[in-house]
Amino acid sequence: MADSQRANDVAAWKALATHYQQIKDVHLRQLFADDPGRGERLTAETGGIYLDYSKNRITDETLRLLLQLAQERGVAQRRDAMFRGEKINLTEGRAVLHVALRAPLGARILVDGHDVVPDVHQVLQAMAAFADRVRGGAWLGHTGKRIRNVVNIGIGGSYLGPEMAYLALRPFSDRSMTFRFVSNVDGADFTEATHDLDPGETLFVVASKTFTTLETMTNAATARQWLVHALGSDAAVARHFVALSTNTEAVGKFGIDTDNMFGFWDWVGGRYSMDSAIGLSTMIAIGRDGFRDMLAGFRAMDEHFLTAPPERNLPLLLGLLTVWYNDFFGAETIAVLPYSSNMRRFPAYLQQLQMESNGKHVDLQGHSVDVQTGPIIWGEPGTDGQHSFYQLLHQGTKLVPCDFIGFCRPLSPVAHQHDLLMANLFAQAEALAFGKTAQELAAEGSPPFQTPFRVTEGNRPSNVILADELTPFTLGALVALYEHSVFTQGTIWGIDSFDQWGVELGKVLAQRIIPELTASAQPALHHDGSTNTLIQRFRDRRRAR
Ligand SMILES: O=P(O)(O)OC[C@H]1O[C@](O)(CO)[C@@H](O)[C@@H]1O
Repeated sequence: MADSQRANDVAAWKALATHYQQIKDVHLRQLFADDPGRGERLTAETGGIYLDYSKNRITDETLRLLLQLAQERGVAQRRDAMFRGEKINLTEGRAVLHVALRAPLGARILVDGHDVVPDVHQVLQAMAAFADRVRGGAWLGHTGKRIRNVVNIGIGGSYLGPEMAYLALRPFSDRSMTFRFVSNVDGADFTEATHDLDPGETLFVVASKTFTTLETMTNAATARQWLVHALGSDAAVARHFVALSTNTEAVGKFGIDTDNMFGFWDWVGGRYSMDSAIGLSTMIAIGRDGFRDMLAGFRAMDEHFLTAPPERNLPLLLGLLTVWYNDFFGAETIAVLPYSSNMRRFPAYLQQLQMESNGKHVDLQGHSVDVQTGPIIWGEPGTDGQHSFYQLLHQGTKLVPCDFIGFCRPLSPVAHQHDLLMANLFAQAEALAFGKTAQELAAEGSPPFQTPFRVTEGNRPSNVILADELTPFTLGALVALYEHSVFTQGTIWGIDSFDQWGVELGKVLAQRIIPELTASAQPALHHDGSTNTLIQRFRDRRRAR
């Protein structure tokens, strides 16, 4: 990719714009009628993850042009640069090496001439030794009780991955232990997470890359007070707090013994960190072997992304399809619909991964982009979503491409319900694609006055990701699939998918407003008229009952 070239300057983008005009009114019914083999052909598979992308509004020509776009935008070169440890996060001058977190011992990845792989494995070993002690009852609390509760305190990437993974992998976790997650600075979050816990049996895992994040530091201080008050001694902190961070100094200042700190590095982005030390709660839940399997899943997808031919490369295809709808069809959102109750936080996890990475308005040269960048990600598990928002997916006026995610084998012992669950997934993808016409309805005896309301146009695209079983390995592979899809999109758009400057302004303004809310004397308010009035109303009424 020529450095200054813009996404829509390259030949493939222009060809796709023309091609879109030819294909935009072609129905998926037609595409399947013309090409009955596409349901088998437009698929790709690796490590037990099967992607059926045949229900997309594409032809072989679309695919050819999308793959050409990837080539012209230098996706493979940038991918290789990322895996080599080059500083592709330009605005922060950092390498982007979440792939090093799952590199096998013996691999060599250099950052500023230093091989980071042994460091990764050293931390993994320390995490495993600690997880063993907690799980085995060798790590005791201050009063000599065994740890039975683990509370992860963190937000954003220091929370969404751990909570999502814990819920996803519940069948593999130690069910005698309780795991909770506190993220919100709303005190209710802490209260709800701890109200029924015995402090003597509770371990707080304070997860923060920077160890400066307002929400996490506030909740950690509250946790500390709660614990010290209950156990009657500051000395209890050493047995009940561990830290996951890159900031040793701040961890020490907080009063956590830095021997009980598990580190990582600035080349791990927060939203790419669930397989770093940030995964300690996951490792305590599923054990060192489960965590190792999860890393193996990540690694399998990394290797696939690196080596699979473009036309069979799952993350590349998923990323290119996202660009296709986002930039050519003008679709603003993507619905992520896991048919798995255990995967219920996966859409929230992907929101940060995708939207914090690709919600950018300037390119790598600092110029305003003139194409649409990251889509809005949302979703809920099926079948729940079907009884909520699917009406709009089927008959609304907006195009919402969907990612359905399902598993061939259930892990729940209530296995007989799994066929019902999966029947719904297949049915929804089918209904979205093919719909039901007025003629079909009439033939079925629909009363004529109802027919227009009952017509479902179809031609609504989806991917179906069908994995064998929701194991740690599968989860790792699925997360890596989306990580590399996000990377692919960001490279096509020419943006920095690894910074997050947009979240800073709100943080700065909140710091200014905090004393205006807490001051007992009336502060002078110098905001806009709306903000001043809101602050004043809050001050006047917060103590009123
Ligand atoms: O792990 P930390 O440093 O507490 O940051 C938490 C989250 O805050 C953010 O910086 C956004 O505010 C995310 O990128 C990050 O995952």
